[in-house]
Amino acid sequence: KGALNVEKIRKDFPILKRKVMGGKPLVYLDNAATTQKPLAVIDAIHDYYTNYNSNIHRAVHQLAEEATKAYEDTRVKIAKFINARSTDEIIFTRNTTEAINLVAYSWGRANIKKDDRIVITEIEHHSNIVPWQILTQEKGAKLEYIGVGDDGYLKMHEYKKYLDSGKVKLVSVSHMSNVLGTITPINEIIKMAHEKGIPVLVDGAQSVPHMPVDVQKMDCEFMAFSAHKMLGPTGVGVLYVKRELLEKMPPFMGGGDMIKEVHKYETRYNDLPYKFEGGTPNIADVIGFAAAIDYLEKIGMDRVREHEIDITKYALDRVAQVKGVTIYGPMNAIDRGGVVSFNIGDIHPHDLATIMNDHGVAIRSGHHCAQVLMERLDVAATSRASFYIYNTKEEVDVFIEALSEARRLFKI
Ligand SMILES: Cc1ncc(COP(=O)(O)O)c(CNc2co[nH]c2=O)c1O
Repeated sequence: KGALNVEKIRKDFPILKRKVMGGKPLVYLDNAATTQKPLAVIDAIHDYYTNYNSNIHRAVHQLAEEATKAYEDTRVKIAKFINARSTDEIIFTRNTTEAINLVAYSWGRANIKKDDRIVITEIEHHSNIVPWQILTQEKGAKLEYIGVGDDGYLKMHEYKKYLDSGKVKLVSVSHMSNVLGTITPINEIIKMAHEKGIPVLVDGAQSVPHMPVDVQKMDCEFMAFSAHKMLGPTGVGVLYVKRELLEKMPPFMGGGDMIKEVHKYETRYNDLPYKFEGGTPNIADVIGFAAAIDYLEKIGMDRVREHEIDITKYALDRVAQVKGVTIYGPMNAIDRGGVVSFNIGDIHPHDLATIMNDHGVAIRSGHHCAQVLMERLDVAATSRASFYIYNTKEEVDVFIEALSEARRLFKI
């Protein structure tokens, strides 16, 4: 299929025509936080509210039929996108955070006992740390952290040590770090856990949008990701759970739609996956998500990944030439996603991001909801540029020019 036609892609994103800061072209490099939306996604949401807005699953009028079909079509598309065995294994949540919390409250509460161990890593996002802190504190269980080296790679010998304790009951790890960009050795992590009969949750928030992900090949028990990080709307996340585990899990949110029959003192729950989808869902944005999946499928995730390796390599090479810069994470673009976190001398990242913004460049500065990692790196915060399908090398050049200007301003 050849390389991405980025200029053609950019025409599908109205926001990229925006001027900011008194007429400068927007250079949007904050894709690890959230991505921009193609017109097809915006139109799909507008079309739903304009032509077939209705609640789903229960009414028998035509609007409800159309809305239900569109909503369930998204579930079919997602199951295919991540190669799940069945749509029954796809649960819609609000975001990755809720998906991970669902596992902690439903599977976790039923399976984690006193003195059990849950293994996570030092590179996790707070949404894959705090739910496990709450659960282990409640159960008198313990969190173990796989450390990360100065090179941005996980210390797998620590992982082996934890598994050898015989006390580990769950492993929950990011597939790709939203700070370092590190792509974790997830297949090895899962293989080692399965040798001990331990289930694995994969936080796919930064990997599903950026590379081909196949849950059957990976053989993970759980996977969580968000629509807004992959051209879709905010307010929609996905939890994938292997059917054999999902069937045994108690419900998370009680209410309408997740039931078959409710009596005064007992309820029969609905079939999978509806047992885990209580209340009126975010119908419009689930429908919008389908348009995002279609868009990515048309490009192909292999080409998305190739584009990001190419632009990340270019960015790494150019950032590394800026005097006084420290780059965090693997320097090999093959071992990381399109996320480049860095600091320049002692310029505070917020000051740096402000200067970048003066140049029309949108990057993120702060702890990136990864304060355990900031402690490990011994920094309060970093600046972070993150790329997607619509970013160009010319935009990286604008980014570098702004970095150099900041360095001159701060006399680094
Ligand atoms: C690895 C990872 N896990 C979980 C989440 C939570 O996703 P949410 O529930 O959709 O918010 C994020 C979001 N990361 C970021 C959100 O803003 N800046 C970020 O880096 C993430 O990067």
